[in-house]
Amino acid sequence: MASLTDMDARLFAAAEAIRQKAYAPYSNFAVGAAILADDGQIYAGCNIENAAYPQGNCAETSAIAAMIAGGARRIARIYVTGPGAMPVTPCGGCRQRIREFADPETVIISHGVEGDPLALSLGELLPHSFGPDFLTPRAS
Ligand SMILES: O=c1ccn([C@H]2C[C@H](O)[C@@H](CO)O2)c(=O)[nH]1
Ligand SMILES: [Zn+2]
Repeated sequence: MASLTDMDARLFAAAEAIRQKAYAPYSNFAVGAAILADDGQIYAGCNIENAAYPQGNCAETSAIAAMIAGGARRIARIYVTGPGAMPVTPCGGCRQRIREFADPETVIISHGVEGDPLALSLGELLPHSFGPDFLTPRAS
């Protein structure tokens, strides 16, 4: 398991601040995510649910959208916070979305705020993953 850094306190604060803005009237499960991007900026997002349930966005997806809109392209670290004591780990779809902009070594911190944070690498959360490198144009 990866260890926590001083930056993680800032990422936790950013994730918690935006979690208060989550729109989650159906699950009542408010989630915040904060990305440290390779430009040194923090980009945050919350979950946004919808009456047509499958159309909801996860917090991680919202944070990636903020990062791209802000002009950054790589995730250096990402922190996810949610209710309860169990670490709020990204769903499968978000692991793949994170994969697009991160490396297997990139650390993802999952935190149910009544419990302890859990720091894992993307490679641990999404082993043997498919990514953009598979689609690099080749000669054959
Ligand atoms: O890592 C996670 C897990 C869940 N959710 C959201 C999706 C849905 O709105 C609610 C309940 O699953 O929490 C996230 O945003 N991120
Ligand atoms: Zn998700």
